[in-house]
Amino acid sequence: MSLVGRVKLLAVTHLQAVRDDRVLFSQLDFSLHPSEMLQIVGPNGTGKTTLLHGLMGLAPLSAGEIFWQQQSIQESPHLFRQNVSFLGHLLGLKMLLNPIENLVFLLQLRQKKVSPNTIEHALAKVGLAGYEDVPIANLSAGQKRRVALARLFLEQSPLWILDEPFTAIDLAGVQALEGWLQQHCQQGGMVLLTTHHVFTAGVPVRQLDLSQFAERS
Ligand SMILES: Nc1ncnc2c1ncn2[C@@H]1O[C@H](COP(=O)(O)OP(=O)(O)OP(=O)(O)O)[C@@H](O)[C@H]1O
Repeated sequence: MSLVGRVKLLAVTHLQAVRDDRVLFSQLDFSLHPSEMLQIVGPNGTGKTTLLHGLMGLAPLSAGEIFWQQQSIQESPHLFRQNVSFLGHLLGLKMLLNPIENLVFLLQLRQKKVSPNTIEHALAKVGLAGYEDVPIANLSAGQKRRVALARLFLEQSPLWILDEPFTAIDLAGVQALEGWLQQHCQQGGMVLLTTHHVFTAGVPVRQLDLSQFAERS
């Protein structure tokens, strides 16, 4: 399904994050338009994960505003949450359930009904055909991440926020994932991600170096 026509805009202004009395970043401004991919880069400990958690309401930000479709997400968090798929370091998968059961459960949390066929198709797309019945505990690290990635195709959110999505993914998978990110943007979607991965030349990705917003002493 094309996402064109229902894509929205993300904008952040004057964001600041403080941890243990240390200002990680401040006066951070950026925006994301339809069809754009923005890669947050910076050395370990700069605050990339903190930024994504702050956007998702999973960690406090000490200053700044976040707007989705010109509306403050602090004031209207539901509109934002309905339109974003977040994939963090913790994949949020239940170890005793199989991939299909996990995805059904995660989609139910978002009040999304998807047929078993569609879920199987998404699992096949991420290379997990034949693993539909295997408990997550018995999958490899890369396979677990692939299950989490399958959620992106099922939720159909315009905005994907991804924290180190290439972790544990093999070479062929990295190439496939680059393609999925590109395809999402070509369909009018948006991707905001942190990764130390170097994209293949030609992949249209804008970079934002978070260390440029570190407090200077
Ligand atoms: N809950 C917390 N309490 C205290 N300090 C924290 C907390 N979460 C993160 N930090 C600190 O904030 C800093 C930024 O952490 P963060 O995980 O955002 O960095 P990052 O840029 O994502 O790093 P990496 O590239 O290693 O993934 C680190 O120094 C970390 O120790």
